[in-house]
Amino acid sequence: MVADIQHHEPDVLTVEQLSWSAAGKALLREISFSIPPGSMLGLIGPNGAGKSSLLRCLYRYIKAQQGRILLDGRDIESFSAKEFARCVAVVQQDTLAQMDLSVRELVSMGLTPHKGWLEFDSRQDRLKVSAALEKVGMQALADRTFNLLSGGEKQRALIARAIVQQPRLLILDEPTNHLDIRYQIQILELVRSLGVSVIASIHDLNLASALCDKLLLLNRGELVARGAPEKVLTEAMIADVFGVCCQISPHPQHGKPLISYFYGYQREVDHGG
Ligand SMILES: Nc1ncnc2c1ncn2[C@@H]1O[C@H](COP(=O)(O)OP(=O)(O)OP(=O)(O)O)[C@@H](O)[C@H]1O
Repeated sequence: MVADIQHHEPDVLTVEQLSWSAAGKALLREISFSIPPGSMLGLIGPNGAGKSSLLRCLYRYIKAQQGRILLDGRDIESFSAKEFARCVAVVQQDTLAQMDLSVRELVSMGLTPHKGWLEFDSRQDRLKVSAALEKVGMQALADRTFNLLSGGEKQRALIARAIVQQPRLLILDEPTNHLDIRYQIQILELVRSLGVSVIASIHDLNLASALCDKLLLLNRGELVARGAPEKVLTEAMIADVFGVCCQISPHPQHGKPLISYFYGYQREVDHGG
């Protein structure tokens, strides 16, 4: 019998048995998963589940006590800061106040890891920055001061910077926070279309269902489900992890799980439970 040969490209990111504790508490427990090239992974879970902490481990802001994280098969600990910045772009919720930079200057910073010491922006660089600004609908605001933008505009500028960076892996911590519904959809569709491997924490389960290839469901620091949205987003799982009753039906447009939530939780709170 001829073996079934599959051309399987190696995963861009592999996380093996990652555990992280802080203040004497185990906050991430034996997390393992991988991201294939070009795939978009949604990280979901209730408040305090450990989503941001897991992402922080991935972009080396914190170091897990146990386990390994491999980028293209190589331990992320072995990358120099500049090498790592060439490969991994991060869009965080609360980016430090970006001084008095204009949007264009902020987006140009995405080119830095690819440049030599004191190398100036070329015409081609400027075109890359303009193209990224256009992609996120920010060209009209290019000369505005970043700090004075609205939350959604800031978010879009940071995504433009990540686009310019041309990373292997794009890490987004609640990228849709602050965005109106049109931009929530548009930005995630844009990120998806880049062909880059992406991991994004997303609170809106319907958005995660519609736009992610696979989902990781974290609860109290543990990975309780992973796989295609159909597999992860079940009525039982949502009741169990989020404590919310819902009904799941196929979305009328794309057929992925569409969650309709049931209301009426105030009485439980009134009665202390
Ligand atoms: N440095 C730290 N020291 C102690 N506890 C921490 C630290 N960082 C995070 N935690 C705790 O770890 C838990 C997970 O936090 P994390 O921010 O990762 O959750 P999250 O899933 O991103 O939550 P949210 O959806 O509310 O943003 C929380 O209980 C948080 O208080």
